[in-house]
Amino acid sequence: MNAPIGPTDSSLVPRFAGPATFARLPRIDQVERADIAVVGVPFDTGVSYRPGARFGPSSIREASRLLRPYNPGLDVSPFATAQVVDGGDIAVNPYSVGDAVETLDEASSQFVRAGTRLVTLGGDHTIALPLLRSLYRQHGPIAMLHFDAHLDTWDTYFGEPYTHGTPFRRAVEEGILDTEAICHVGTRGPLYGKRDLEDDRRFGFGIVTSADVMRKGVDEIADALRQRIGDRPLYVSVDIDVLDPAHAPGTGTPEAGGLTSRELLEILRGLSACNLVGADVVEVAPAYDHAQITATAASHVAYDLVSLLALNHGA
Ligand SMILES: N=C(N)NCCCC(=O)O
Ligand SMILES: [Zn+2]
Ligand SMILES: [Zn+2]
Repeated sequence: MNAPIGPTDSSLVPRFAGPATFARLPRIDQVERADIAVVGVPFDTGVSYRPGARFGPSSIREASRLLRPYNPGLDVSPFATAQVVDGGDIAVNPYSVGDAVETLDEASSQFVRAGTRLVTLGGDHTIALPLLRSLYRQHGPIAMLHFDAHLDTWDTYFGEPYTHGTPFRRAVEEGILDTEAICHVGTRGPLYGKRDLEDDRRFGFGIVTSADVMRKGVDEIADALRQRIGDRPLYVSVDIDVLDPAHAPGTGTPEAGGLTSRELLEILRGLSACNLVGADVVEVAPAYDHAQITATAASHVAYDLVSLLALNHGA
């Protein structure tokens, strides 16, 4: 097989020149095969508070110009290990959540069937449900680590089942998650009532709160998560609001007391032995960002997720 086509060399072409693909990677139409694709889903019709995550993918791509090809945290050159591409944006209906969910499921399924693993840039958290549906059809029930300030297992908003606060209740109801191996990480902040936690526990979720991460430290947390997941097919969903607003102000529903970007990246790196089959980074809303703080964090998180997939691809 031909060696992967890598990103544009930033020592030959200034990294601030030209249109931004993720990490300056080739577009999918410029390669013959794609092992891993970073795709955008510019969709925020599912939000309950501040809108603007539809501009997340372009802001993350812009901030990703500075990424370099070797990842010392995981000792891997992801773009040399696998053919990684920018798969462009999946254009979904901004006026109909139901239609958007269908379209995204179909588009994701095409990648899954072709054997291309996705790191999806949101968009709001609604998009995790169709992404999980498409993976379930390929792999069966999926283990999931959900990095988020929020549970996102609420039932409905205004009677609507598909919103950014409800994807994982739907996923459990549909049987597409492996409920032996699902866990939230980084939760905090006020809830509607104690019942939220009782429901969530009944669905099978474990909870590692933001305070747990602070008290126990990243190594102990990553060890415990790895044990819970084993070698099951794993999806990692990262709502950027898992980070403290100091590390990620550009998001729609910020909560005080969150993870640092260092903690998040280190926990992710602790998952290198896991069988990652897909991932997302959602809820980046650049209108509330400053100096690309949030987009920079998101671009590094996406880079580490790509690196985990590349390690898996090489294995
Ligand atoms: N998924 C995110 N970011 N937020 C969910 C918040 C739901 C609420 O407004 O209660
Ligand atoms: Zn959230
Ligand atoms: Zn969320």
